[in-house]
Amino acid sequence: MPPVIKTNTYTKLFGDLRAVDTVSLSVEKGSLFGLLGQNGSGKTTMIKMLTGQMKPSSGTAEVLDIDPSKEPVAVREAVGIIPEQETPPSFLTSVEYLAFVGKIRNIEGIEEKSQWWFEYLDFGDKRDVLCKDLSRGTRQKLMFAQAFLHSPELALIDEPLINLDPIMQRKVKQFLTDYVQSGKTIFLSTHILEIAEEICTDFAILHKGKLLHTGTVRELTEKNIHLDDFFMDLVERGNKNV
Ligand SMILES: Nc1ncnc2c1ncn2[C@@H]1O[C@H](COP(=O)(O)OP(=O)(O)OP(=O)(O)O)[C@@H](O)[C@H]1O
Repeated sequence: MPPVIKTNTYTKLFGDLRAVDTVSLSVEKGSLFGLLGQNGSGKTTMIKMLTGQMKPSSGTAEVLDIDPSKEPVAVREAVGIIPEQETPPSFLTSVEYLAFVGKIRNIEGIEEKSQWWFEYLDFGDKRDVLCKDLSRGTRQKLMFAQAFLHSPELALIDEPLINLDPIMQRKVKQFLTDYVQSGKTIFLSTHILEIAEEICTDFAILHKGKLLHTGTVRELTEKNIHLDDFFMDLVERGNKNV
């Protein structure tokens, strides 16, 4: 089966800065793939390029067989996206925002689907509140719901858990785990290594734009190595080599 995401020497330059530097990676269907890295390591830039929000300086990518730099709209239609730190439009209520996404994405039964999310993430009491008046965590719940409303084959989600309380984090982690078990794929960017270790099947470590490692979480567990120790070690060695 072809990979769901494949990049080949994917590179993004901002002036002299190599934000993403010749990254070649593959993401298999059914994986919960964690893109890990320190602040500024290039994770968000990767997601922006893979979702057609930004063109690479060089290199290629295929996302669900679509080249995001040539067909940015097609890729965004196909996938679910939670952009980093993005908030829903201030002038719509929660329920209006989900209806709006439903319209753009041509989703049938949007009322019931929205209701499912309000109940699942326990924010039905905020359905008629303007997004500008929602707490950060509730906005994040809403962004989470909009990304999965059309049950995409692939969701690219940038730090989706950061503002959620522990109970909601647990629910979201369970949702993501079940989602990939149903054969769909998640590409998750995070620097919270405990979460990655708990739910990811596969991971890649980016450091100053370069790919330092890709592998499975199971390989580490079998060797009794914690992901955070592995990460620190690799980044320390990466720093010495720069
Ligand atoms: N539009 C831009 N113009 C110039 N530099 C940029 C731009 N976007 C990102 N960068 C730089 O590219 C590098 C990678 O940024 P990116 O946001 O991809 O990192 P990140 O791994 O997502 O970081 P964080 O975990 O802090 O969100 C950083 O040095 C950042 O300052």
